[in-house]
Amino acid sequence: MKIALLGYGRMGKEIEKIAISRGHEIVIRKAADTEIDITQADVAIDFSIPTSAFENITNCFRNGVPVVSGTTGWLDNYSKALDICEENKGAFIYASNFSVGVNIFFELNKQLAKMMSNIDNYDIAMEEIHHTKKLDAPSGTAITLAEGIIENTSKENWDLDEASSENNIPIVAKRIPEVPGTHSVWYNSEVDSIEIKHTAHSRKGFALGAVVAAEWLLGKTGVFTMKDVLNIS
Ligand SMILES: NC(=O)C1=CN([C@@H]2O[C@H](COP(=O)(O)OP(=O)(O)OC[C@H]3O[C@@H](n4cnc5c(N)ncnc54)[C@H](OP(=O)(O)O)[C@@H]3O)[C@@H](O)[C@H]2O)C=CC1
Ligand SMILES: O=C(O)C1=N[C@H](C(=O)O)C[C@H](O)C1
Repeated sequence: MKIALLGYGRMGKEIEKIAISRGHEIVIRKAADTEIDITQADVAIDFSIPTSAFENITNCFRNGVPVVSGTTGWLDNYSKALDICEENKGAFIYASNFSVGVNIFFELNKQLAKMMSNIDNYDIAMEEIHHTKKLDAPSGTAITLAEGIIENTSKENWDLDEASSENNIPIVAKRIPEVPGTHSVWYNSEVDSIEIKHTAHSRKGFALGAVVAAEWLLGKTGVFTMKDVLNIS
């Protein structure tokens, strides 16, 4: 496949290595405000910045190029992007986290939330830890985890404040140099705690997942998720 990398930072460079090792060619490496002709590419992979993702993605839809996006912090415009995808009969996969491990962890989190939903005396808490260069907080992955809990419990929202209200899930976002991404969910009671945790050891898992998603998306029309790609039921 001829791949356009929309965003050529830490993730763009990691994706390039994996894409080349799987026999693909990188035809575009887009950083800030570069003019590109997206129609040269068979597929685009967007790992850019929150303020540019929507424009990058919708430019692909308007030019008939399937797009995989992992950029976080732009989801206020997600439903608008889906409308533009549909209008143009585009192909799209967004995931807050492309690693196989985190996508399993998302399902585990929902199952645990369902089990805990009728049990009293446990307080939910979440933590995400990332490198100090990260622009957004909480992480997209933490928001997806919180949404999985909200779908399955009486919690109504998430909150970056530890002294969150009873109906909200408190998320603590820590920034520590070089950490690729660690997410924990706790259920704490007076007598014990249950913890589930995912630790990324590098960015390789995110990058491989994004390339596999791009390979899977080629030739399809519509909006998909990593559950479709990984065939998780
Ligand atoms: N879903 C997932 O699995 C994962 C998601 N992410 C997310 O991916 C995004 C990128 O992360 P990361 O690679 O670490 O960040 P970086 O800051 O290393 O890279 C972002 C890149 O985007 C470029 N950029 C800026 N403006 C534009 C634009 N208009 N069009 C295209 N590119 C642009 C920047 O260029 P310049 O340097 O010139 O400004 C930079 O090269 C973040 O939102 C992060 O949260 C990260 C890891 C995994
Ligand atoms: O910015 C990062 O680095 C990461 N961002 C994603 C997120 O916000 O969840 C995924 C991963 O945790 C790394």
